[in-house]
Amino acid sequence: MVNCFSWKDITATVPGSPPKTILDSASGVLKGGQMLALMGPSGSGKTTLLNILAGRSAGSKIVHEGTILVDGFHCSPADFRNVSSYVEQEDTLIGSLTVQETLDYTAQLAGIETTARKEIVPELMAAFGLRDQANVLVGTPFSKSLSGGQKRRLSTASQIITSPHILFMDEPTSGLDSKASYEVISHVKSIAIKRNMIVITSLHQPSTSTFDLFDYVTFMSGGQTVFFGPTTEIDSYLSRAGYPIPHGFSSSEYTLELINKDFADSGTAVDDLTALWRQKKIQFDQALGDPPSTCKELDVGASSFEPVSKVLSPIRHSFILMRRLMKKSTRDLLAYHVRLAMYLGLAILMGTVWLRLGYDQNSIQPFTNAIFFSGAFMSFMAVAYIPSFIEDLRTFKRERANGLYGPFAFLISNFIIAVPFLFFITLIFSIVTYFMVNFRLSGSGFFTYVLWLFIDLLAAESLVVLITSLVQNFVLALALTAFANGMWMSVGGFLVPADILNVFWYYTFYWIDYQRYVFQGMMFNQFENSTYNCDSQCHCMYTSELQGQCKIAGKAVLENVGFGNRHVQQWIGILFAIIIAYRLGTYIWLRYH
Ligand SMILES: Nc1ncnc2c1ncn2[C@@H]1O[C@H](COP(=O)(O)OP(=O)(O)OP(=O)(O)O)[C@@H](O)[C@H]1O
Repeated sequence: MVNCFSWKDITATVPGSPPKTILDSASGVLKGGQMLALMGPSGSGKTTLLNILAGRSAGSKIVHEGTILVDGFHCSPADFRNVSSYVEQEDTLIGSLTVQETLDYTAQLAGIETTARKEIVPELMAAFGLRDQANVLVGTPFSKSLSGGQKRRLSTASQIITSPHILFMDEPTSGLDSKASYEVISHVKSIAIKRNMIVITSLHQPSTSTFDLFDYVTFMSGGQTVFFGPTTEIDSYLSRAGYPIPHGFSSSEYTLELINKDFADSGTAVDDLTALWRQKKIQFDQALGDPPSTCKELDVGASSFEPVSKVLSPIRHSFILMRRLMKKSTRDLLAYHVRLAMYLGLAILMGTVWLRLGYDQNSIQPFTNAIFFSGAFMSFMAVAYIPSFIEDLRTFKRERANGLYGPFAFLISNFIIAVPFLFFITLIFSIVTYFMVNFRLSGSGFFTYVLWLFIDLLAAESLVVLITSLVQNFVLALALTAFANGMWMSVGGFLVPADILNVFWYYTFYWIDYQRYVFQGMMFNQFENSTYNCDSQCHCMYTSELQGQCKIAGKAVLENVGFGNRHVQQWIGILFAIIIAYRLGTYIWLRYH
């Protein structure tokens, strides 16, 4: 249990000449069960202070210093993650899970035992006013279910389930009306009191009733502290400073207007109040000088709730994540059903365009084109996985930052759940295209076709996972994946034969082009054991040993496109090496970012 959280002289600057001060000597102290609101006009430094206190990155190029103590002691980042949780401004909930499932899976990932979980989940739903929505889906773009306020409450509840001793919330009421804002904060307050939890939240323009729920407030302006103290003292403090609150104004509303330098009529109020706070801060810092004794004097009751949790292995986490993903994949229209429909549509398009090709020489080029098209477009359409993976990635980042699990469990569960689905997609696509196009009629021919397309899709999806993890932005991931797949198509030896491909592409990307190995494998599958009729005058487009019978042996087609020998095992080996390299690259990147 954390009895006391204090920070002293937190200063943040962006180096340069001159350096830009973002936060100047912010200090504060809170006891267990207390709630603090960080308030100030836009750009006053609320988010920066919140992130520094939460042990998160303050922002690129920002350097900060100062002391942060938990019960009077410095805390390692890992220990701090174990005692704290952070509710981000954006809800990163999984739309296709119900309220109850969302909380239950988070509890499982946090290692809370089944019996304890069965008590905690209903208790939290009741505490956050979500009991009636227990079996309601959070909501996807196709089916809106929970309201904004309910989502915010669920996001907060799912951070609280891990029993943090200190909870950070970034503008938890943004986008909510005053009633919904009040509900969110009052639910948090009741839990904070019950569990002796410290809550620190940045806040914009709260209503009076919401503001009154906080025990402490710090007002900031331009990185300077204007006030830190009990919310009940702000009125008298301002009166003593010569700025009594006019009739009809609430204290938070008036203070915010007073300290907003963007308003021309703010006059010298900010400077006066900052100077006043500096004087008061000397006494305040003296009191903060020995936080352990300051905090020990406080009468803090024991937390009423300490869940039974244990540290889980990455394998155990992977199993829980797999169960959660399974549930999501059976419900998430965009992630799986739309993609399945898209591949089916593509298969029907291909099957009708290349409908029932005959086995004469005029069909050789269309067969080759059909093989190229199926491999290349299967890979290209893997971009449709980006929205769903981005959602998973956001959830992972949030849960990881709160110490639930790491990139190994995330990536392995994601891969294992994707495999059967990708196989199913490939099978459906192949059943339609193989027989409609009239590829070589044989069982082994069909299954070899399925195998190549399946590996193709595995590689394409691994590429999507790598690029999306690198850039973590939908539009960029889409553009880069489309570019990469366009490149693999161009340099794979079909559009420009390998022997005339320019040396740069030939000695670099040609050799690591997964689409090239798939194309070669599928070409051998079709042409190695099939024959084609020459024209009615026995003119043959390709010379082969069957010319005397007015036929072309498929092998002659392979030789013509420069495919000498068949090295299927080697190609499959290279493809799996590429898939492993993509996945490993993703792991290493996520591990360190
Ligand atoms: N990485 C950064 N590099 C340079 N300046 C930054 C950086 N991050 C924030 N700032 C600046 O620091 C100041 C404080 O930013 P911060 O986001 O903490 O304010 P805020 O009070 O949370 O604002 P808002 O309410 O608009 O979110 C702003 O002037 C902002 O432009």
